[in-house]
Amino acid sequence: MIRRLVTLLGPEHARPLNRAAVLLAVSAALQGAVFAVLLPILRAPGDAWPWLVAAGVATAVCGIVYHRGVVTARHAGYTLSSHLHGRIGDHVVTLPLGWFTPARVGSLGRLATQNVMSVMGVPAHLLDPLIGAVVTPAAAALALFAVDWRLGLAALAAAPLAVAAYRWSGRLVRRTDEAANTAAGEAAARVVEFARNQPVLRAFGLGGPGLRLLDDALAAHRNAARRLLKTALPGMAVFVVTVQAAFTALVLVAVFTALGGDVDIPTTVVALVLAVRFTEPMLVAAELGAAVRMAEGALDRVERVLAEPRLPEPAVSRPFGAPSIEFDGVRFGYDGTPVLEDVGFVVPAGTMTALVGPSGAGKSTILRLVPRFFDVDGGTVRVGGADVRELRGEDLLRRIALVSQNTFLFAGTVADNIRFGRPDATDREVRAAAERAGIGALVTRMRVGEGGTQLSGGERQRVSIARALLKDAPIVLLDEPTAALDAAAEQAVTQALDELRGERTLLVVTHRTATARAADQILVLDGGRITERGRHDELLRLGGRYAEFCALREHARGWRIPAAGKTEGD
Ligand SMILES: Nc1ncnc2c1ncn2[C@@H]1O[C@H](COP(=O)(O)OP(=O)(O)OP(=O)(O)O)[C@@H](O)[C@H]1O
Repeated sequence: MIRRLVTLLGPEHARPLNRAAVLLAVSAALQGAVFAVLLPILRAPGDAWPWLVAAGVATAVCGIVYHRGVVTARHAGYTLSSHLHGRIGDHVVTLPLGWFTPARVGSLGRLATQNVMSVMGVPAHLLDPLIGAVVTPAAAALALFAVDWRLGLAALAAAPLAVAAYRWSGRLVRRTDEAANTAAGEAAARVVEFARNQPVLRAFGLGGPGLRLLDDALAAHRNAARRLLKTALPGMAVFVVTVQAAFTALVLVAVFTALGGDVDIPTTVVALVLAVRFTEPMLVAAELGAAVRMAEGALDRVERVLAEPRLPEPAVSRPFGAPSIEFDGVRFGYDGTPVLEDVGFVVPAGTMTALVGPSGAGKSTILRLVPRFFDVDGGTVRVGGADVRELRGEDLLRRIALVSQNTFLFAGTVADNIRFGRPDATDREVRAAAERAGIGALVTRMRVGEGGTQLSGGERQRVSIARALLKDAPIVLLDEPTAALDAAAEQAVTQALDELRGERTLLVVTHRTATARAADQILVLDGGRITERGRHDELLRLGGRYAEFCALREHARGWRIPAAGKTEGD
C-alpha cells in the first residue's frame, strides 16, 4: 500500500511519506524492544541504574521520534490529497467526452471527495498504527528470542497465521467494498438526476417517491452496504481470534517454561510484557482493517481513473493555417453504433456553412468532432489545414467557439457568464458582446441561478452566443442557435451571425430557412451521410429533399427536415 502511494506520488512528492514511515518504524521498533531492558533491571535491581538510564533515554528518543513521525505523516497526508486532486483534475480534462457517462460523473464526485479523503487517511491516520502492527510485534518477537528462544519461536510461528488471517479478511472486504462503491456512485447519480429533473418528473406525475430507477438504485446501495458489513465482520473476527490465540499460546509457553523451572521469574514477567507488546498492536490494526481495505479500494479507483487513456496529443501542434474546417471520409459511431458514414466537406475560412437534416441524422455529432470531443473511427477532421489529432487540445480549442444546444450557465451574474468566453475581457467588451447577441438589457441582471435556471431558454441561448462572440475565436460552431428564440430575438441573432460572416468561419446546425438561406453552402445530412450540398437556390432548383422541406416550411412556420418517410413541423 505504502509502495503504491510512493509510486503514485513520484519520488519528489513521496519524500514526506518516506520520512514519516522511517520515523514511525524507528519509534515502533523501540516500543517493541524497549521492554527487554526490564530483564537486567528485575534481575539485579541494586545495579540497575545504567539500565534505568538506558530505558529512560530510549523512551525519550521514542517519544521525540514518534512525535516527529506523526507530524510528518499528517503533512504527507495533506500533500497526498492536494497532489491527487491536481492529478485527477489534470487527467480528467484530457479524457474524451464519451468517458463522462452519468454513472462515471457520479463516481467522479465521490472519487474527488470521499475516495481521496480515504487515501489521504492512510498516511495521516493509518500509517502509525499499521507500521506499529508490523514493526512492534517483529521487534517484540526478536526481544523474546533474546529473552528465551522458545518464546521467540512461538511468536514467529504465530506471525504467518496472523498475516494470513489479515489478508483473507482484507480480500473479502475489498471485493464487497468495490460493489458498495459502484452502487453508491449509481445512487448518487440517480439522486442528482431526480432533483435536477423535478419539473419534468412532476409534469408527468413522477415527482414524488416511488420513482423506480431511483428506488432501485437506493435499494441496491442499501443492500451493498449491508453485504459489506456482513463480510467485514467474520473476517475481522477470524483475525482477532487468531491474534488472541497467539497471545494465549505465548502466555502458556511462558508459564509452562516457568513452572518447569527452566526460566526465572524476571524472565517470565518480561516475556509476558513482550507477549502483550507482540499482540496488542495487531489488535489495534484489526480495528482499522476495514478502513485500510476501503482505502485500498479507493486507491484502486483513483489509479483506475488516472490510467484511463487520454486523447493522445502531440507535444507541439502542427502549424495552423487559415481557419478552414475539412472532413475527409469521416466515419464515426458512439460505442460501436455507427452515426456518420463517409462524411466529406470543406468549410473554407471566413465562410458560413449550414448543416440541415432530420433529427438524429448526426448534425451535432459533426460539430462535436471539430473540437475533437471524440476521435473519428475513420477518415480525418482538419482544422486550419491540420489534422485535429496533430494539434494540442488547448491550441485547437482556443480557435473554436461553440454554442451548443444545451447551454450550461454557472451560478453568478450574466456578465460573469459571458466573460467566461474570454476571462480577461473588459466590461465594455462584455457589454458589446451582449448587445450583439441581443441581451444588452440583461447584462445588469445579477444572478442567473445555478445552471441558469433564473433565465428563459431564449435568454440562456443568447448568453451562450454572447460568450462565443466574446471569445473572438476564428471558428464558430453553432448548434441550432435560434431554436429557443422568438421572432425578434431570432432576427437579432441572425443579424449578429450575418455580421460575423466573412470575419469568422461559421458552421451552423439549423432548421430555419432564414439561416440556411444566408449560408455560402448548405449540407443536407440524412442517415449519417451528406445527401445534398450547395447554396439555397441551387438546392431549390435541384428539387430534392431540401426543396421538398422548404416547401413544407412555407406551410408551417419554422421547419425541420423529418426523417425519411415521415414529416414533422416545428
Ligand atoms: N453521447 C452519445 N452517446 C451515444 N449516442 C449518441 C450520443 N449523442 C448522440 N447520439 C446518437 O447519435 C445519433 C446522432 O445524434 P446527433 O445529436 O448528432 O443528431 P442531430 O442530427 O444533431 O439531431 P437533433 O437535430 O435532434 O439535435 C442519434 O441517434 C443519437 O441518439
